[in-house]
Amino acid sequence: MIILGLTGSIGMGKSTTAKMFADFGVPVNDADATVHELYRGVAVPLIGEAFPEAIRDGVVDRTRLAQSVLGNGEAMRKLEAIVHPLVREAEAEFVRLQESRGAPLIVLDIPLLFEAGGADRVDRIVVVTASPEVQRERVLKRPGMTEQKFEAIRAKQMPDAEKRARADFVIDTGQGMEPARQAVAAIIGELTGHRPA
Ligand SMILES: CC(C)(COP(=O)(O)OP(=O)(O)OC[C@H]1O[C@@H](n2cnc3c(N)ncnc32)[C@H](O)[C@@H]1O)[C@@H](O)C(=O)NCCC(=O)NCCS
Ligand SMILES: Nc1ncnc2c1ncn2[C@@H]1O[C@H](COP(=O)(O)OP(=O)(O)OP(=O)(O)O)[C@@H](O)[C@H]1O
Repeated sequence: MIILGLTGSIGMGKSTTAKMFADFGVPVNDADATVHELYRGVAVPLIGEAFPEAIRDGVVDRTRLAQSVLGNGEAMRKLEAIVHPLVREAEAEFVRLQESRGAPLIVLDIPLLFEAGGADRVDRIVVVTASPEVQRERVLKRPGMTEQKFEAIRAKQMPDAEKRARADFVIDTGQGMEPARQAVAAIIGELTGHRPA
């Protein structure tokens, strides 16, 4: 089984590209979706202990949590120390399940693949990219996003050029959906010997 890591900076098109792999039948594990799930369940008491102000109605309120950690290095490290081991556990379970099913190729969608040392857990790496202008425009369109929040997140992430330099495959999502889908199909073809139509 080949484990393909999928990553890219904020707004570069990870989720959209992950869905393309899934639509071609490749099993995908989404680390960000795991975090969303954790914040509604298992992680609530742990986050509540470290960041009581971030708990609302028994779940983690992401907007409040972001206010506590973005731009505050020590708080962010504390949060990551709680969340990342749980994310890795869920991911390892997914890998074991797919291995037992005999999947030839799986995708691990990991936003912080390089930043959090995930590169060691995958065989090959896809980096999604787009121009800085496209990235900025996409991100600032999101509800609740501010220039300040965008900059705080970007400052924490490895520069796009560095990510591209470390990738086995680069997909430019600034060219539209169809070119990206073709790039995904080509990667599946190269890794499995069967290029989907
Ligand atoms: C800071 C939080 C509360 C902000 O939540 P919010 O819903 O507002 O934004 P969202 O999660 O969609 O993140 C927006 C962007 O920030 C990036 N980002 C998230 N966490 C981090 C981080 N620890 N370091 C750098 N970038 C990050 C994401 O990759 C994404 O591109 C949330 O991202 C969080 O809990 N992060 C810590 C867990 C984590 O590291 N998750 C990402 C990898 S699994
Ligand atoms: N190939 C593409 N062609 C056109 N638009 C795209 C393409 N890929 C992504 N987009 C658009 O870019 C925006 C961001 O994409 P997406 O949510 O997949 O990014 P992301 O990398 O998962 O973001 P984040 O890291 O912030 O979670 C979306 O509005 C999406 O529709």
